[in-house]
Amino acid sequence: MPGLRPDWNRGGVIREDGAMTAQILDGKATAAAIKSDLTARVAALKEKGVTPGLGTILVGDDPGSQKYVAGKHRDCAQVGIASIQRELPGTATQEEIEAVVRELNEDPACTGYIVQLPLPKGIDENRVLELMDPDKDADGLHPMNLGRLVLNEPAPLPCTPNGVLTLLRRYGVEIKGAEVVVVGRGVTIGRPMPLLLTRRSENATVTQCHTGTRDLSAHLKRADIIVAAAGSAHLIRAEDVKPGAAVLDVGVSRSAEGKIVGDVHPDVAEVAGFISPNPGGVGPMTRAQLLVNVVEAAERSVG
Ligand SMILES: Nc1nc2c(c(=O)[nH]1)N[C@@H](CN(C=O)c1ccc(C(=O)N[C@@H](CCC(=O)O)C(=O)O)cc1)CN2
Repeated sequence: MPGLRPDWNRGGVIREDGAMTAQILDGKATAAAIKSDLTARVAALKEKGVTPGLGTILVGDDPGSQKYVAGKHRDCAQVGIASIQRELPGTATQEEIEAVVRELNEDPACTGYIVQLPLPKGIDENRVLELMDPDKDADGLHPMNLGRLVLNEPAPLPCTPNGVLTLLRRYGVEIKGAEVVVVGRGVTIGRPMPLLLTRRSENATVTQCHTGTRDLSAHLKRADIIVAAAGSAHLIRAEDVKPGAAVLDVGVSRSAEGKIVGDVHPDVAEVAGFISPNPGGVGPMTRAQLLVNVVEAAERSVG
């Protein structure tokens, strides 16, 4: 960044006016680099006669989910992965959704797929996920793949947690031995994030906080790394953050105008050493890691 020089002691940068500000963990740029690498790998697969194909199942008309799924298919087009899109109305029954899952399980053009979450109220999400062919699970959220992760066996890694890890590594944030606080316990990030961080290869110490946590602030103040995935607008305030900490803003709330509001208050940038913007941070990384899972599965299929 022109005019900015890094303060290597805490990872932040000093602005032209002399004030400290956090170094941006740029998810958009990092995702672009990953996609560029994948483009070459997809071309190599095609030379061997294999075209990876990502399927998506979108149920209902939630504007956020529609945007995310559209982004996933845009990314596919960029790297040469084929797209298979299935959309059902918000009134679809459990049986209708499961029929589409069975169809994609059988479709040879679909080498991996996802069910966009959340599903509408009244649908048994776990039953839908369990019905997926675990070998086609591009999200790493099938119970068998989550179980493999627990058992330290090879498995597709859940996209958002893996995106968080990739961003931290790319910017040289020390994970080994770090005190990490994960805020949230949802299936896409909160639950699997600690599983990834506590593998021997990462060796972080993780505290998981949630709505039942008595003193969130006390936990946050000790953290070297905060992964905020609560979906609670501006929950993380500057006074809760240790100077120099890395703060990853995953949570999404919407303002009255439909704009994204993250879990992290903008003032945190004045205290943190590293911060991921929202949008432009973990979101694009989630999409990039999804493509990584699709390409890796296709590569495994050719040995
Ligand atoms: N099956 C899944 N469902 C959901 C997952 C998931 O990993 N698998 N995670 C979230 C949503 N998500 C993935 O689908 C997701 C979130 C955000 C983005 C993204 O690109 N965000 C952009 C902003 C887009 C906008 O303007 O709204 C950004 O952050 O820059 C992509 C995917 C829940 N469901």
